[in-house]
Amino acid sequence: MDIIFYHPSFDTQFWLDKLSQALPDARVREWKPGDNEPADYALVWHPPVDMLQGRSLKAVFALGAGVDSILSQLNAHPDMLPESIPLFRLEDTGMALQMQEYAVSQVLHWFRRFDDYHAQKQQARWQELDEYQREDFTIGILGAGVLGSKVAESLQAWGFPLRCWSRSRKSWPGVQSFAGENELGNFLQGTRVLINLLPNTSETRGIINVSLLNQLADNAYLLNLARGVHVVEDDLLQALESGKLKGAMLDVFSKEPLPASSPLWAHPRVAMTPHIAAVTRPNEAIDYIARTITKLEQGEPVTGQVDRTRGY
Ligand SMILES: NC(=O)C1=CN([C@@H]2O[C@H](COP(=O)(O)OP(=O)(O)OC[C@H]3O[C@@H](n4cnc5c(N)ncnc54)[C@H](OP(=O)(O)O)[C@@H]3O)[C@@H](O)[C@H]2O)C=CC1
Ligand SMILES: O=CC(=O)O
Repeated sequence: MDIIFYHPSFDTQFWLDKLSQALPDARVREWKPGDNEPADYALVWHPPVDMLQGRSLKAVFALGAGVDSILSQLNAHPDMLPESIPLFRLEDTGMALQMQEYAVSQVLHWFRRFDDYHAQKQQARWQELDEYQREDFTIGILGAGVLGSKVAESLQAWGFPLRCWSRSRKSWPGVQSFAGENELGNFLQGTRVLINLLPNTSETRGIINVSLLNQLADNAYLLNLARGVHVVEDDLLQALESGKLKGAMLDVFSKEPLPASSPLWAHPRVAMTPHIAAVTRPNEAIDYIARTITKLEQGEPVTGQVDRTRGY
C-alpha cells in the first residue's frame, strides 16, 4: 500500500517515520510537486490541487478536525476529489482535552472576575468585588459534536448551568439541548457565556452577529474556539462598546495571522491566542489514521468520514 503525505508546516520526516512504524506494510512518502506515482491514501492539510487531482485513491485524511479549507478548495476544483473517494477528518485525537483545558480555564477566569481584578491592578486599585453566582452563569455551547460534547462534560464538573445547540437533539444528562434554527433564540436567551465549537459551513458563517449577540444575557462573554468567520468582527466590537458583551476570548480570526491594523489587538476586553486552542497531536492522530486504514483495508466500519453535502 502507498501513502502520500503533505503538510505545509509539520515535521514531515517525523510523520513519515511514525506512520511507517504504525503501518509496517505501507510505503509512505512525502508528496512533492510533479509526483504522479500511484497512491492508495493521501494525508493532507491545505494540499496543492495537483496532489489529489486525477488520483484513484481509496481515501483522503485531513490532518485536522475542521475540513472547511479542503471543502472550499473542492468547491473551486470539484475534480480534485471525486465524491466516490471518502474524506476523513481527525475526531478528537487529543484535541478534546486541549479544548477542555482552554474552556474551563477561561470560564473560571471570567467567573472569578480575574478580568476585573486585572483591570483594577492596572490602576493600582485594591477593592473586593461582589462574587458572581453560578446560577447567573449559564454556559451555552454552539456545536455539540466531538469537541463540544467533551467541553460540556468538563464544565459540568464545575456546576454551571449548561446548554448546547446543534442540528440534532442531544440527550445528555444535565445539559439542556436546543436543536435547529427554530430553537436558537431560546438557547441564547439567558446564556451568559457563549462558547463556539461549530464547523465552518455555509449555514454557520457569520452566525455570531449583532442579532445573535443582542439575544444573550447582559454582560455576556464570548469564547470563540472554532473559526474566525463565524464572528462578524465589527458586530463583536459594537457589542463590546455597548456593554452587551463584557469580554471576548478569541483563538481564531477571519484573517490569520490577525492583521496589525485590527482594533481587536488593542481592545482592553478582548484576549486572544493565535489559533492554538487544540493542535493536532501527531501520535494520537497517527494512531487513529493507522487504525482507520487497517479497518478500511479489512472492510470494517470506521468513523470520522466527512459528509461533503452537509459540510462537516
Ligand atoms: N481553534 C482550534 O484550534 C480548533 C478548532 N476546531 C474547530 O472546531 C470545530 C468543531 O469540531 P468537532 O466538534 O470535531 O466537530 P463535529 O463535526 O463533531 O461537531 C459539529 C457540531 O456542530 C453542529 N452543527 C453543525 N452545523 C450546524 C448548524 N447549521 N446548526 C446547528 N448546529 C450545527 C453539529 O450538529 P449535529 O450534532 O446535529 O450534527 C455538531 O454538534 C471544527 O469544525 C473546527 O472548525 C477544531 C479543532 C481545533
Ligand atoms: O483548527 C484546527 C483544526 O484541526 O481544525
